[in-house]
Amino acid sequence: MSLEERKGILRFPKATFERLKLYHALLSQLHAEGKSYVLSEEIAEMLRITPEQVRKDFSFLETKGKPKVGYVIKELLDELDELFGTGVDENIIIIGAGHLGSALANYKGFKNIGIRVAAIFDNDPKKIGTMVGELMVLPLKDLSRVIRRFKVKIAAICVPESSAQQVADLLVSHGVKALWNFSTRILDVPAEVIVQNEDITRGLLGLKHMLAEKERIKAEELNSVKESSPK
Ligand SMILES: NC(=O)c1ccc[n+]([C@@H]2O[C@H](COP(=O)([O-])OP(=O)(O)OC[C@H]3O[C@@H](n4cnc5c(N)ncnc54)[C@H](O)[C@@H]3O)[C@@H](O)[C@H]2O)c1
Repeated sequence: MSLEERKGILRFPKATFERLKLYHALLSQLHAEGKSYVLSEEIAEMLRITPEQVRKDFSFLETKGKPKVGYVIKELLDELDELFGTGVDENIIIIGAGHLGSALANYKGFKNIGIRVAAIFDNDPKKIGTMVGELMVLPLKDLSRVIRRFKVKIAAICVPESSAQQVADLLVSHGVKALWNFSTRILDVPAEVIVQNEDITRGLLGLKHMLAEKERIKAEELNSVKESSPK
């Protein structure tokens, strides 16, 4: 069981919660394409999982599917929107106006999930005062004012590993409740602070492993065909 499940701040098993995010993305796409109903088999095929898994995950939701017709996409989407709070606007801040911080600040997709980047900060005097998209890079001394003014609860940490803990401490001391940590540093924060670690290399490691496994299985199959064929 994950720490979030144990703390009771996650209503579902963590793996289900992760898949619900994928369903949300897929259903948004289908809705935008004008589709009204979807079968668990269709979702399963598109996400490469089993229909049983989809039905099990959806059993945690209020929305129920109908035999042969499937689920009403809009109903599912509304329930997931409420679950993820996409309709509730939340201001976040970004610390570190480097490559990643700037890319996040410029990302237009956050508004679709009710997130607004209120400000971006850096400690490099050469970056402070420059523009990242529509935002001016602010010095850390403005942190307290911005957090109060925009009621910021979430901060993205986009600084090098060596500065991440210091930045986390600073954010927590200013009352930030949730850290979206892009550095590889495992942060030491009070138990009540929520941390989401994002490590894009982990996804790639998974892909590398699966690719190697696929190639191994294929090679084994080829070998067994060779061995069983008449000489
Ligand atoms: N660039 C990517 O694609 C990428 C992808 C995944 C993870 N990351 C991780 O994200 C973090 C940032 O990566 P990047 O490529 O944007 O680095 P970067 O060097 O381009 O930017 C880091 C920024 O943080 C600022 N900074 C350093 N210490 C600070 C402090 N104490 N307070 C405020 N600002 C501070 C620097 O001045 C700089 O502007 C790193 O931990 C990196 O490992 C980056």
